[in-house]
Amino acid sequence: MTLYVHCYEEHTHRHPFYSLLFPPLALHSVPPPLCINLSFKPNLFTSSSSLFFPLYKKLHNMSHRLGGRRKNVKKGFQFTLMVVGSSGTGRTTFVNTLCDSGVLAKKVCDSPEDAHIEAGINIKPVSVELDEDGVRISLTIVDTPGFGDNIDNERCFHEIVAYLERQYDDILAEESRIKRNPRFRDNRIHALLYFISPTGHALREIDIELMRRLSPRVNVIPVVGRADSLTPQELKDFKRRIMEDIEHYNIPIYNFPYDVEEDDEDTIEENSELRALLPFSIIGSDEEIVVNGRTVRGRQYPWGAVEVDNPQHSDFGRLRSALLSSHLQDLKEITHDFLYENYRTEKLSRTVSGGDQDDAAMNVDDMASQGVRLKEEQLRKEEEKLREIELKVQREIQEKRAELSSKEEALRSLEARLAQAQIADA
Ligand SMILES: Nc1nc2c(ncn2[C@@H]2O[C@H](COP(=O)(O)OP(=O)(O)OP(=O)(O)O)[C@@H](O)[C@H]2O)c(=O)[nH]1
Repeated sequence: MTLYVHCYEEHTHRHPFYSLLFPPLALHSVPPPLCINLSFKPNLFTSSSSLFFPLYKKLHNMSHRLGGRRKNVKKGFQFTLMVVGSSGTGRTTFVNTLCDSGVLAKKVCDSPEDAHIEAGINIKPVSVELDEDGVRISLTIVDTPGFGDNIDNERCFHEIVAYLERQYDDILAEESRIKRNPRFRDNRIHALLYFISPTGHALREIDIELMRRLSPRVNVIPVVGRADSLTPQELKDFKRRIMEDIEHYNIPIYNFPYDVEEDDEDTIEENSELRALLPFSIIGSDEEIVVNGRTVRGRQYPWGAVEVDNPQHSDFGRLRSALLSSHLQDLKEITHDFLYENYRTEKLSRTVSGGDQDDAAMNVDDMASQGVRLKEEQLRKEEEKLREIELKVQREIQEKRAELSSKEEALRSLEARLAQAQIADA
């Protein structure tokens, strides 16, 4: 039992959700609830040795992942980032600054005649290839223009959640196939950057609602867009109030999780530094300016300049390297091992009618064998059909043979008659 608990502790306890679900984090003494992941439930396995199966599976997955990581360095990494925020918070400029190219088109301003029309949200993925210190990254950006522009934004929430869940459903369907599609593309969102308007006050209701609804499905990282709109002191206070709100409302954002007992010192230091920067203050610009003889990406004002890549001015550089380098793998692993697993468990439990978690687990088991039975039935029917076709073809061949031999017989008698006629003529 202890073995079983430890085998998936690694990923579950480090996620911010864990601390919300199981305070006060008695991580090393109390086992986490077994209902987190139905596929790992011991009661699904009957023999005593099968209790080791989850451990084996986890170790296998881990070694597979480590092997995969080495392979990935050569092949490159695939990463999907969603950007959400009200219009004008600097999403488009951020994405173009991140990729150092015009990946997203700038919005053409609404004409006054159409300004009242609520266009709704438009979720659109764009792919771009990046080279990070020799490592190829296939980055997919999923932009969400139109979010927060309506009087009632309920539909926007629904559409984003539905999009996130659709990607999980695709994986779930792919996993249950007998024959996997080698060209299947995993489009799950690994991180969501939520752009908070630089109001200088605190979180608005829409911010709280969005982060609260999306955090169970995706790693949410809050950022303050257009951070140069605030003075350094205003920005510091604003960031503090945002984090107080996040804590107050128990929003499980991605907070660069670490474990003081298990992680090494470097990881702890790096993660706690990044955590202290939350929410990241972002300055975006697709223009280059000259500052003290240096050409840098930044924004020029009559009173001075702000530099995108200067850590004194903006957290852009730290966020970029966390997303595309240091924390890319962690974000992907949490997406797969925790967020997707939870979704999968919820979805399968929901599919089962009624019952508590234990019943649900049994039913999930039943469902699996029912699925196998259905497949067997289908195969049997297909075999029957094939046998029928074979018999039909054999019957047709026999008929043709009989027809052919009767025609041969007729031909022979015709030839005999011809020969007799020739003899008679002679
Ligand atoms: N001061 C400042 N302005 C910015 C920054 N980033 C973008 N802007 C400006 O803010 C305006 C809106 O920026 P966008 O990047 O288009 O914002 P968006 O969130 O994509 O908005 P929509 O395209 O309407 O959805 C533009 O005029 C940008 O030049 C920033 O970091 N600081």
